[in-house]
Amino acid sequence: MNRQELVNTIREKKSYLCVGLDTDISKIPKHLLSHADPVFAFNKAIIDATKDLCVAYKINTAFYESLGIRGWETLQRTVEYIPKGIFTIADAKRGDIGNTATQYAKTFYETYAFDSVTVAPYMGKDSVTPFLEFNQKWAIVLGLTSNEGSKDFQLQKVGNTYLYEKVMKTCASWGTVENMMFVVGATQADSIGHIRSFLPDHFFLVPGVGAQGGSLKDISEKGLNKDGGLLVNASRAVIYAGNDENFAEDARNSAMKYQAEMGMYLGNAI
Ligand SMILES: O=C(O)c1cc(=O)[nH]c(=O)n1[C@@H]1O[C@H](COP(=O)(O)O)[C@@H](O)[C@H]1O
Repeated sequence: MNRQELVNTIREKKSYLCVGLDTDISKIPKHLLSHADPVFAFNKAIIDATKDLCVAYKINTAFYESLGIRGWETLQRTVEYIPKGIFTIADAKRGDIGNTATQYAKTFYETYAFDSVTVAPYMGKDSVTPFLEFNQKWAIVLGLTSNEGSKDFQLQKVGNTYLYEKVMKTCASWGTVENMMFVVGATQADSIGHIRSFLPDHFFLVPGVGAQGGSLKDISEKGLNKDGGLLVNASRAVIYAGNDENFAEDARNSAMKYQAEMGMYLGNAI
C-alpha cells in the first residue's frame, strides 16, 4: 500500500487505529480450542468485528513463531484473511547484515505479502536499507520505544543529543516518507512533539495505549500531522477485551471507543 492510499483510508474511516494481533493461544476463549486452527478462528472473528474501525493490523510474529510450523501457517492464513485496503504490519523487529536483511525483507514482503515490517536499526545502514528496496513496502524502524528499557540506550545522550534522535534522523536520511515509518511509544508522550518537529511528515507507529497505559489524547495532540501521520496500535486492550463467547463483540466495542476518540482528534487535524 502506498502513502496516499493509507492517508485516504485514514480520512475515510476517520481512524488511525491499528489492531495488534498478539494472539496468545493460552489467552483465547476455551470454546475455540476445538477448532482445527484455534488462533486463526480467534483472529478471523477479531478481524470480522474490527475491520471497519481500523486502518491497520499488526501481527506480532513472536506469538506465531513460538508455535513452530503451525504458527507460521496461522500467520499466513491470518494475513491472507485481512481485507485489501487495510495496511498490514509484520512486527518481527528484524535487523541483520545486508544479505540476511534482504532475506528477511523477502520473507515478510513477498512470501507473506505484508505491507511492512518492523526493523531494529542497531546494526546500521546496511541492515536497514535492504528493507527499502521493494515497491510500495515499508520499513518501520524502532525510534523511541514504549518500554522501560528505552532508557538504557535510546535515552542516553551522545554529546548534546539523545541517541534515539540521532538514530531517527540518520535512518530518515536513508529512506523517504514513502517507504519508512518510525516506532514511537505511546508512553513517550513528552517526546513525541519534539520528534514531530524534526520528522514532520513521517508516519509513526505508536504502540503502548491500553495495556501499557499511554494516553491517546496526548500522543494525538502532539503527533498528528496534516495527513494523520499516526498508526496507533492497541493489542491486548482490544483483542482480550472479553474472554467468553462474546469476545469479538467486546473487541469491537473496545475498538469503537478508540475509533470514536480518534475521529474527534482527526476532525481538528486533517
Ligand atoms: O514495534 C512494536 O510494535 C512495539 C514497539 C514498542 O516500543 N512497544 C511495543 O509495545 N511494541 C509492540 O506493540 C504491541 C503492544 O501490545 P499491547 O501493550 O498489548 O497493546 C506488542 O506487539 C509489542 O511488541
